Amino acid sequence: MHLFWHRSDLRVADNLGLADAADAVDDEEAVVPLFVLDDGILEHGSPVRVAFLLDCLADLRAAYRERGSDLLVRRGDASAVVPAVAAECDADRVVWNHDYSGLARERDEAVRAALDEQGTRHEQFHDAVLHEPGAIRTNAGDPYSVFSYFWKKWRDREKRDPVAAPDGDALADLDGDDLPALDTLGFDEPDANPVEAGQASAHRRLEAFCEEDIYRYDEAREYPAEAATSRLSQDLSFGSIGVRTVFERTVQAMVDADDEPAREAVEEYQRQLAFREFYVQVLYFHPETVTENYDAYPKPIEWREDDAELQAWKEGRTGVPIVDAGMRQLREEGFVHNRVRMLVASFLTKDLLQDWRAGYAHFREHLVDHDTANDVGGWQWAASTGTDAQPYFRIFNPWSQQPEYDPDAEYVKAYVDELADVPTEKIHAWNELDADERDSLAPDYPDPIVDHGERREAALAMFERARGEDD
Ligand SMILES: Cc1cc2nc3c(=O)[nH]c(=O)nc-3n(C[C@H](O)[C@H](O)[C@H](O)COP(=O)(O)OP(=O)(O)OC[C@H]3O[C@@H](n4cnc5c(N)ncnc54)[C@H](O)[C@@H]3O)c2cc1C
Repeated sequence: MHLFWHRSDLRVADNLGLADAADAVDDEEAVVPLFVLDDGILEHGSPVRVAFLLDCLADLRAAYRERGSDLLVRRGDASAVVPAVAAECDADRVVWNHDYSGLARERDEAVRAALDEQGTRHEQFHDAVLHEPGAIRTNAGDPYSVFSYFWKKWRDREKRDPVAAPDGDALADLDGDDLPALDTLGFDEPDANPVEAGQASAHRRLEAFCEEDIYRYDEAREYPAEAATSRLSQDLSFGSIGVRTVFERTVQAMVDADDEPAREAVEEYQRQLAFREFYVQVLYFHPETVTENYDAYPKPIEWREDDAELQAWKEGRTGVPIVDAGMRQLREEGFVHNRVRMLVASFLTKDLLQDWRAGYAHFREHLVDHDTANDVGGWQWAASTGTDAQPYFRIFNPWSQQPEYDPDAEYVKAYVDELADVPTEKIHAWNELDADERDSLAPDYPDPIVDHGERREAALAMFERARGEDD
């Protein structure tokens, strides 16, 4: 028997480790699929993500049942559970796909050690990315810290094709385990309503996107009300779709493109897939950046602490409509549009002058697509502390970004009910209206909690002190 341990790869097709395990079994053997609800990992979970995980597991189990097999679902410490299940089902080999965060790598090391001690063979595959960390390096052999150079090599390198789902013959005929209820894992029902989980839904999203929106992606992706992005982030995070499958479909879209602008739009999308892998390799080589600034300023950055302002940001009550819309989208859907993620992150770090780690913690709690590498990468970029970060003196002005990227305030009105009937030009000028006018237009919506111009100056001074420029 071969035991296949699922982690962030909750699918049967285009799963390199699973395909290898299925290929390796002979007529007498079969693959036993396992998922471990690991307490050490659940500790970092949140209601919306654990609920989504359970939905993905139900979907994965259904895929195995369709093939005459089932999914084992066990709870506990993976370094105890994996060897125990291997022994229980007489598996002489355990296979899984790499996960690249520091926490996952520590866990894998412990599982490998326990399997070695038991004398069970094991093998791991690079599955979650098209090019594993370290595969793409500078000419001097170092990992890249600048995305644009990484991207050129990533783009030009040959990619693997997706692999098929295993045949039912290669899978063990077994009785799977029931999935636990959310509350037995210690989580409340989430408030957010994310997109539907599972392999078929992920494929539908990919197909719908590649038929149309991919050809306008390079421009439309900036406008949150357009909803013109692929919405695959949670599927890539939980692995309900394989990245080779996504990439292959974009190659087909490139072939089907009518003209050069359409091909450029497809390439812009592929560039985002490379961004994801860039951040994976940053985290792989710098696991400490989950908590530490990547770019160490000579002096500490003197972030402010102000619980009331932090709370207003979290609740979407800053009085800056596009920021509030983003923070409310986060709570309602477990998702925020990328342009708005950049804006809310900039607002927290450069207008409220608060530590990016407070924002990261909140995103980690509420984003269904939370992915350590991308989340840390995004936050450190916005806070000007990361690789390839935006320079500290480039500070988003929400009052100009809002009319530029949400000209009809469609996105704002979709999430900020108090402003639903307020004329668009008043929403864009909310900071310039006098308090009485604001009160008459939307009595329940707050005045801006900060003056952007003043806070911008304070942010510049804060970064200059951290750079030692006031000495
Ligand atoms: C502060 C901040 C936090 C973020 N946290 C996360 C996170 O936890 N998980 C996450 O997947 N993305 C994160 N992102 C990146 C990005 O916002 C999301 O990937 C994107 O909005 C997801 O929507 P989509 O699937 O429609 O993306 P699309 O635009 O359709 O892009 C396709 C895929 O490419 C990848 N991608 C796109 N943009 C980026 C990017 N800027 N960086 C890295 N990968 C990217 C994602 O896997 C995405 O699903 C964050 C960005 C910021 C600024």
